[in-house]
Amino acid sequence: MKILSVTSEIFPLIKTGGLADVTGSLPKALTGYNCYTRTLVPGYPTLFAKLAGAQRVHFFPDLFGAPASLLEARYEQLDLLILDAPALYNRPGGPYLDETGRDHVDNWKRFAVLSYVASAIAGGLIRTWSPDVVHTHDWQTALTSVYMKYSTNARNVPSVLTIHNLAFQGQFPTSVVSQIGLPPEVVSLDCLEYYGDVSYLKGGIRTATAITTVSPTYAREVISPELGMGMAGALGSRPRALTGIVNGIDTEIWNPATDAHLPATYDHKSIRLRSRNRARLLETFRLDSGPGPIFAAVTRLTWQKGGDMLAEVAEEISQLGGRLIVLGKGEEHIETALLAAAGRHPDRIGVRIGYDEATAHLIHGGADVVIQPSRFEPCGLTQLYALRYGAVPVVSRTGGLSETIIDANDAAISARVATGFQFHPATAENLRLSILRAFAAYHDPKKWARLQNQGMKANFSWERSAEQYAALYAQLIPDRRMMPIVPSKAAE
Ligand SMILES: Nc1ncnc2c1ncn2[C@@H]1O[C@H](COP(=O)(O)OP(=O)(O)O[C@H]2O[C@H](CO)[C@@H](O)[C@H](O)[C@H]2O)[C@@H](O)[C@H]1O
Repeated sequence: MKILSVTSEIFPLIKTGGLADVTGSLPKALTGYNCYTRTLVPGYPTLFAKLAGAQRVHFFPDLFGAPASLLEARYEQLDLLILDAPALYNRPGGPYLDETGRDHVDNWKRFAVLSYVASAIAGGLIRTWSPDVVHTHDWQTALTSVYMKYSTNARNVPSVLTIHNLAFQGQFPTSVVSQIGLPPEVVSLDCLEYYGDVSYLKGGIRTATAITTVSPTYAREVISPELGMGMAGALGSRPRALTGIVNGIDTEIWNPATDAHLPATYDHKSIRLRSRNRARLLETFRLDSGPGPIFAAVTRLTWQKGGDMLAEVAEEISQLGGRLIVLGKGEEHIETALLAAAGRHPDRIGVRIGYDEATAHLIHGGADVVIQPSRFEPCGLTQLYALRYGAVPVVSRTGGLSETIIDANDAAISARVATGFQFHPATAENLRLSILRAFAAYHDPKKWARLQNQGMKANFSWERSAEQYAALYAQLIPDRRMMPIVPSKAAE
């Protein structure tokens, strides 16, 4: 099967969060199920800085007001189509924010054009290659299926929309519609109209052939009033189209046995070698090197991720003889609170405001506990990286966190299945209680070793989930429906 994946970010070329991890690793896993993916991404300057030898496959003399090219290139195992539209993407800042941290003012256009080009590819723009299925991700590419629906050269290609985070909805005034080549009737309740505005995500929810979320639990949560974020009705109206497929992780990139970012590589049999990473981690954050567990978080510092709760428990972790390390950036008041805590206990609390892939790996390879107190979490990847690296996760029981971590209650410990600590609901007080449980377990070396060992043995590679995506794609293509999904040689 030929899949066109459409995304605003892809690891290792451009990443702001978990979306890039998924779009960068799923295509590799899918090859094991006879699915061959080409990924359409915007031509950001950071992307071109890493790529060489891109070839033009199509030229648009006037793509919504400016010339643009569609290029193709390979990067490691990724087969890329790049929309080189300098008027939209060649500028300072990140994929979504300008240099001052504000949304690019024309995001409504930047991602509409990307989606338009994806629909054109689905319609046969590239003569030598047309997809059997189009797979879009989040609001930035959700308009693709809207364009496909209203396109004159549609080939009836089925589409899958994956929702990685319902909180980001691509909401703009209705006036943008006349400027992005869509007919006025899309501003209706059964398409883009959303509380007097338009929402690109809602357009995708209404028009994609299938919708997935990144865990089965989140698929149930998004149709509830609490976590539906205003989309519960739209999603609830398509119950047969909506499923959840839990994310996998790239086990080559996140492998403690080969990770070049670690001073000492290890596996579950040589876990004692972690102590060298622990020492390097404490040194990096200039923390006191005495005994006691290291708690850590690698996260966006936002309300969703419970960044404020980290600041609330920092003092107590330090008083109980632990260390707290936080790597992240986000809301200013959370950054300020964490930095203030670090200022009061510079030898016990280390905070780095920023984004740094190498330090993220070192944290997973050296910390004892990884905390993720999310108020909602569609899937979550850091807890999966933590498991693989022998750091014990402390997580709130929501979304993907609830189904990927098994709480260390007495029964689960004796059954040798426990992998971490869960709390519910996500409050600072409940987080504090879980941290006390983690301290107690840490001081029981046998129990701790068992938790680490069980976590490291848990399998969150992509295989099972890639198979589910492949089965979903096949189900959407009429003449493939009856064919079994068998792993190809590459997966064996
Ligand atoms: N300061 C920093 N420095 C270095 N690395 C950092 C970092 N801050 C975050 N990261 C990295 O960014 C990624 C974050 O992924 P998550 O899945 O935890 O959350 P995110 O909310 O971005 O993703 C959304 O999409 C993903 C993918 O579907 C879902 O798992 C998730 O629930 C959903 O919210 C991880 O790879 C993490 O290591």
